[in-house]
Amino acid sequence: SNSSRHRGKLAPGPYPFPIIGNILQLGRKPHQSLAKLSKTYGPLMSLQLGSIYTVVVSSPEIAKEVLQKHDHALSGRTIGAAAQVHNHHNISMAYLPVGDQWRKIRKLCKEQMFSIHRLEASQSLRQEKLKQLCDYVRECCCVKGRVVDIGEAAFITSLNLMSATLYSEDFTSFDSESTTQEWRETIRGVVKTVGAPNFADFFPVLKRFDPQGIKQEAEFYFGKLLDMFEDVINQRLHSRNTASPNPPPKKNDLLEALLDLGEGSEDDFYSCNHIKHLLLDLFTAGSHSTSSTVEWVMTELLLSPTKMSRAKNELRIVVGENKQVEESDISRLPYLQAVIKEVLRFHPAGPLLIPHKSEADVEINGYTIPKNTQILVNVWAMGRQSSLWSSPNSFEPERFLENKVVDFKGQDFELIPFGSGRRMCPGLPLANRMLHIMVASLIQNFDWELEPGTKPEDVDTTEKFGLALHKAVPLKALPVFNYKTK
Ligand code: HEM
Repeated sequence: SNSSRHRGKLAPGPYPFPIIGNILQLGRKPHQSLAKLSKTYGPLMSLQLGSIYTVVVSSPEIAKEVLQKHDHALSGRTIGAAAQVHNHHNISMAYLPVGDQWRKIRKLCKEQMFSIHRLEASQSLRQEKLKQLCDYVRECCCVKGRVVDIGEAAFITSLNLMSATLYSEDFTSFDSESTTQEWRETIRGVVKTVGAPNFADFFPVLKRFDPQGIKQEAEFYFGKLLDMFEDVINQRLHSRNTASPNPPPKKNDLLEALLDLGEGSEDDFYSCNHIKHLLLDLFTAGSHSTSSTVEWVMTELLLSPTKMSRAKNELRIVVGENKQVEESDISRLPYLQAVIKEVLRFHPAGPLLIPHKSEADVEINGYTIPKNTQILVNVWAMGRQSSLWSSPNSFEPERFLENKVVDFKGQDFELIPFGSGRRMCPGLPLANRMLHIMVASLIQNFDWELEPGTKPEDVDTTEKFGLALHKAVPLKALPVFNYKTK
């Protein structure tokens, strides 16, 4: 497959060792190691990861070439062993190559789920889930000194906001009751197996042996989650088909729309099998990315009390003291928006996007990217370049008040936490609402303090690399009474 490589000059990069290539240079935090290497080898850099030839992009100019100018040829996916279980890669929006089937799923999501019309219609369902979050935190307030694990609370809330949006149901509650715990653990399992570096992906001879057991684990968690979604779908089919004198009102959600479209259609596309793989993709792509972003927002605000009060004041002035913040308020909260943008610059949940693959030879800046190259776009590195940002290593939401035009919707290549071009995150419109409204609810209703006994300088802000970039140490924060919690 690499026979075309001799045709052009390859991008520069560190010298590869035999067989392993540059794998050891990735270390435990690949986004950071790669950022460092690109300072030596430039914004388009070659690496040999075992048998996988990889290029790493670390500047907005090259990112634009890759994600905009050549996005047709460069929007394939490399598919690890974990994503191939239960035939997922042949059905999944996240892994299908750019083609008719993929386009059809993207279009469906855009129209049936993430359109303004649909999101407005499902807003009250999400408002209900935010109330549950606030009730939970209030309960923690009442038990003196009980800290909240912000990442976990945001994870549960993200799952609830998504299940409300996709199929109008509660997903999981804050208690540790076994069924809700099971949903959480299963989603975590899927996310973990897809995000874990698997040696078998880099060394084809190992594929059969599954040396780390990742494929086996993926088989289990994917299977379990697919079964759980199948139950959800069957329950809905059952209630749709039960003739009753007073049928319940029709639901206004993605699941209902898909089943309506599938009615009488022979198209495989609306089969239970396809719907459950779609739900799996949406939940695994959307939950940890959103909750870890919320955790970083709260961490940064707790470490900068003046910025925390500025955000709280804005809510007090714009929304008022006696009204709960709603999604429709977001556009009138410029400081909150700047805070979220700044976190997406500083701690992007997908520091290397999701790996792309070239479907043909492409030439960029005089270098050839041969067919079947894996492409990583290091948005983390771009967010921290001093040539692009002043004081890139400090958390300064104010920079986005001065420069209001830079946005993360895929047009400004220095800030692309959701990617850009045809493979860009389809969930952005929902993610955007969830992020703002979750943070706004947490800071409008509560004052927050660090876990008792913790000083700001003790807060560990190191990152843990996985499918989503997490805080290595969970943020535990103490909600305290304010006028609203009484
Ligand atoms: C803070 C929140 C989020 C961030 C930072 C984020 C970021 C990303 C990134 C970087 C990609 C890969 C783009 C590429 O390959 O070039 C992606 C893909 C994707 N995201 Fe998100 N995302 C978020 C939330 C969501 C939500 C809430 C959903 C769904 C409800 C979602 C669904 C997806 C799917 C299905 C894909 C794969 C699309 C494809 O391959 O065609 N994401 N996201």
